[in-house]
Amino acid sequence: MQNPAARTPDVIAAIATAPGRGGIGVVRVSGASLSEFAAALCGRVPQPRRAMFSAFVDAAGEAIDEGILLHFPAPASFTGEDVLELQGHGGPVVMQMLLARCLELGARLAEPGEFTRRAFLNGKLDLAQAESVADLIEASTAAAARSAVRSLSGRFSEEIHRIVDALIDLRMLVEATLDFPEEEIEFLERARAMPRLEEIRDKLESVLDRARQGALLRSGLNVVLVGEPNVGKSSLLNQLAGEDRAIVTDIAGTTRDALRETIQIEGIPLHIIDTAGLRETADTVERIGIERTWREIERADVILRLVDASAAATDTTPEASESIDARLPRGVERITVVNKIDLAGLAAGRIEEPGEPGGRIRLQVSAKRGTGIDLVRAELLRIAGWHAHGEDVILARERHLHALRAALAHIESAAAQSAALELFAEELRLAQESLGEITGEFTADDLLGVIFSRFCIGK
Ligand SMILES: Nc1nc2c(c(=O)[nH]1)N(C=O)[C@@H](CNc1ccc(C(=O)N[C@@H](CCC(=O)O)C(=O)O)cc1)CN2
Ligand SMILES: Nc1nc2c(ncn2[C@@H]2O[C@H](COP(=O)(O)OP(=O)(O)OP(=O)(O)O)[C@@H](O)[C@H]2O)c(=O)[nH]1
Ligand SMILES: [Mg+2]
Repeated sequence: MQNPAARTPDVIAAIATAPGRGGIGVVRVSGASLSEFAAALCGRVPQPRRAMFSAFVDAAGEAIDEGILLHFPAPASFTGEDVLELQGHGGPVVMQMLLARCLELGARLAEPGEFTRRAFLNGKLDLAQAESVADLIEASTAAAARSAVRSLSGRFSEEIHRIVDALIDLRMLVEATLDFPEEEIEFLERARAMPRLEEIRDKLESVLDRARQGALLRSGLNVVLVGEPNVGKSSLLNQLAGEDRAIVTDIAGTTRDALRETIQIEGIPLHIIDTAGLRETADTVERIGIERTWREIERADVILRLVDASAAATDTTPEASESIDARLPRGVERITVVNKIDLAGLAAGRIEEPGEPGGRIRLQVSAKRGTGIDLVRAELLRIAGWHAHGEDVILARERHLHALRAALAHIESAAAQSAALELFAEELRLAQESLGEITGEFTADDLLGVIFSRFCIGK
């Protein structure tokens, strides 16, 4: 990596608090040396890391706002550079004026994530920690937030470091022996190379499992409610959401547009999507709604296929119903929800139909009365594969899962290469490199660009 200081000499500024009105608003500035900057803004140089009440003045010496100024001299700051915080009144206009004043004093607007990027480049955070800053801000459930803050404090990175250390130890042993080919096999036994490799693999598998759970916690699942008009999709959405989100009537074709409602079950965000009932129709608006239903189906992780249990079913024929089923995508989890059991005299329950590969699940519920809804929740959790206990979950991103899987594949190749020490060593090296991508030891600049550009401005 290049010298970061040489690449980031300019002063950056941004409003760090959320847009809109608030009690307090913060403009954050980071750069090489900001004492003069502070003096120009406040008329005096603040003491390091001491809250100073002061007016923030414009070029003519007129107050723009009065507030608290904080100066964190480098390197003891969030970014590792000099940081100034202007804590003013949280109105959008006054914040813009403070920001404009900072630009006038020589700062430029920070790019999204640029403060955190500098913190990473200056070694304040590793890449996994930097990502967890954004994940914490974006967390949509308390469980996700807890997991993000654990990663921010370095727990995920520490686990990766421990595995990397074990790999390095093993590599050193192996490479020390490479010059003595006649001892190879004997060496592997003496050094207990295989049991060590297995230990590493076990640790990696555990991390990967918990990271998979975390990925679930991060982004959740798209659950799409699908069926003919009037089968009770909107009623089921309302039951799952616990409030009347969607319009329910006995008119077939009530729902026109797809409606998305995020709920959580045991901390897992589930995006429930209510859709327009599927049928042949001459109504233009309804037809567009049905096209949207199919688009939602393409993005589904789980399809809840609703059918009407009552004899007075829908105005679609069994053939039409079968043609819907035939069009549903294969690879996606699908559950049949038999609704309106109250009209059919059926009991709530879960029925596993044999025959089909994996078995097809049928849940009997009444969305109107709320019977069997807990079965739907339990089934969604089961499909999500949720089994972790809060504390151990790692709020991983797809990028992390990819690196963990790659590392695991190299460990497995190493295990298969025990007869050829050089290949064994090479696989260990590749595994280490994959893990290094997580913490940012081996990471290309363009990847950093992608990661930090997804942050919000001022972070
Ligand atoms: N007002 C304010 N609140 C904030 C932030 C901030 O920048 N400003 N943060 C921004 O995201 C978060 C806190 N993160 C921070 C991380 C490191 C340092 C810091 O000064 N680090 C120094 C000194 C460490 C110490 O004294 O122990 C360092 O790392 O050397 C400050 C804030 C959340 N709350
Ligand atoms: N008896 C009974 N009626 C139900 C049940 N679930 C839904 N209904 C009724 O069925 C009718 C249609 O329900 P909706 O939830 O609007 O059905 P939908 O599938 O969203 O219909 P569209 O939006 O037209 O596709 C309403 O009158 C509901 O009250 C149930 O479990 N039992
Ligand atoms: Mg509806």
